[in-house]
Amino acid sequence: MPDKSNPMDKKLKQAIEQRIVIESARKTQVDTLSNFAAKLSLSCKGLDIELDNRLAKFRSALNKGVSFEHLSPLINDILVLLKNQEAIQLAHQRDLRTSVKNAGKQLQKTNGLPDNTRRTLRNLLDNELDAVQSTHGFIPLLNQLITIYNQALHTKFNALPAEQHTDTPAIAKKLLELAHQLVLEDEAAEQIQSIRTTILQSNTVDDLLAAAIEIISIIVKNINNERQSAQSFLVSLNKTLEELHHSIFSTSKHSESMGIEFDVLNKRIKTKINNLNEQTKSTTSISSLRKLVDHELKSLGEDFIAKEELERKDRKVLITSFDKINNRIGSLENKLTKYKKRLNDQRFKSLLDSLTKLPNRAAFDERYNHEMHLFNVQASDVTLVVIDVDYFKSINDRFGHTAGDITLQVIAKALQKSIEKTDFIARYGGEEFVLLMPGTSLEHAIPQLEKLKKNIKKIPFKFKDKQIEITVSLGATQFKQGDTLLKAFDRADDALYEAKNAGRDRLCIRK
Ligand SMILES: Nc1nc2c(ncn2[C@@H]2O[C@H](COP(=O)(O)OP(=O)(O)OP(=O)(O)O)[C@@H](O)[C@H]2O)c(=O)[nH]1
Repeated sequence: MPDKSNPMDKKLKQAIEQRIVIESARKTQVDTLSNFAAKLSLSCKGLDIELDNRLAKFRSALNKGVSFEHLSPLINDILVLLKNQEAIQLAHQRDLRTSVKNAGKQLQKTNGLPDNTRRTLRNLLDNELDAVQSTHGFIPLLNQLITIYNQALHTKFNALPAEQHTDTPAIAKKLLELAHQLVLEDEAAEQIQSIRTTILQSNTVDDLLAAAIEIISIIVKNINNERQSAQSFLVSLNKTLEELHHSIFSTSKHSESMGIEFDVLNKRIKTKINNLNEQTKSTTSISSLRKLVDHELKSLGEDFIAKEELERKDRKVLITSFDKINNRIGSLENKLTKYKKRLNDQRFKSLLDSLTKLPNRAAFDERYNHEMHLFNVQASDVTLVVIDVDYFKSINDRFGHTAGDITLQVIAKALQKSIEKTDFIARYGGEEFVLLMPGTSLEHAIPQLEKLKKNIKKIPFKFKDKQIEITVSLGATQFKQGDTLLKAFDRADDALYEAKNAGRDRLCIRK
């Protein structure tokens, strides 16, 4: 059926349909544009707050279907901001290139990098770096660089001296302390000294483990020696006592048998004299009397000689036996003296710090106890001082542990020289010393301590051709009524803490 509708209506209908098509096309375009703008703005997000704001406005305007005329100023603003961003990005890129290049060059100087890694690094710096066009392009390069850095750190770590390893200083320190504390003599002392040197120079955990095992074996050997020496002394003592017992027993047995022989002889002599008496009475002629006397005297003479011989033998046996006993006792006494000396030496040595030769903490504890006891009995003045070397760690770090050890020895000597005869100084541990000043009040101690502090500061230390000034901080207190060992020490320690906090190289006191 033909279309009977009005041509105007028709045109209108067509126009409406076209309009719908255009509208929908525009909507699709706007949607695509909004999507694109949203994506773009999200990828730029975070670069610049201002840009973020403009892009957010732009997205919302697009969504609302704002006309192009209204969008135009927004777009212009965004363009200006984007241009700024571009300049900023370029500057960043330049900076990034320079720092990557510098870091890489620094890395090239590291010793011990594997050849492969070194080649990769050279290629990265000479070619790949120049080819990078965007900031994002740096990311894979930076990744590579970080990997190489890791390898370099690993290599470097393994090559570091043991005391600088992050997980080895504690072991090395413990070992050194242990080696310090070992009180051994002669050969063992030399062995320990050489192990100490090994520890100081070692750069691997393996070296430290080997040193630890050596130290343990020396300790075990020395314990065995000590035990053997004690055992040999006891065995010798036992043997001497046995011999003594045996000698006394055999001497008394001998004396017993000698006694019987003497008795027999004496009886014989007595009988003979009696006989002689009786016979003399009954004899009638001189000649028979002479005969009788001759005979009996001869027989008596023989008996006397036998008696004399018996006595001589007896004396000889006794003298030999006493000589033997004497010798035994003499050698036992010798052993006893040596053993006593050994024990005394051990005790003396175990109270001495092997590095500084000052009394050690054990010796200090003993003396401190004694002084506190005296104070509680007679309440005289006693000043207690804790002295700590300032920034000592940096001496070790800059000049090595051996330089640190020497520093401690020199300081110990200077401290010893700076105190009175009646004072008592000890190495408390590490770089800390303690001083007891019996009979000195805190007030009187102050000028002495200030002088001591100056004496240390004046020592002309020189390491690696560098003149170094070393200072100490001091905390002092005086014993007071009601003090315990801990209370007094804590007060001195608090004063030291205050001296450290106030800048070091000073004396602080706590009353
Ligand atoms: N060479 C050597 N160093 C030791 C010895 N005993 C302890 N040390 C070191 O002494 C250092 C003490 O360092 P810290 O306790 O940090 O004190 P410091 O560096 O002196 O700093 P302040 O006390 O705060 O002034 C540590 O590095 C120890 O390893 C030793 O017998 N010989």
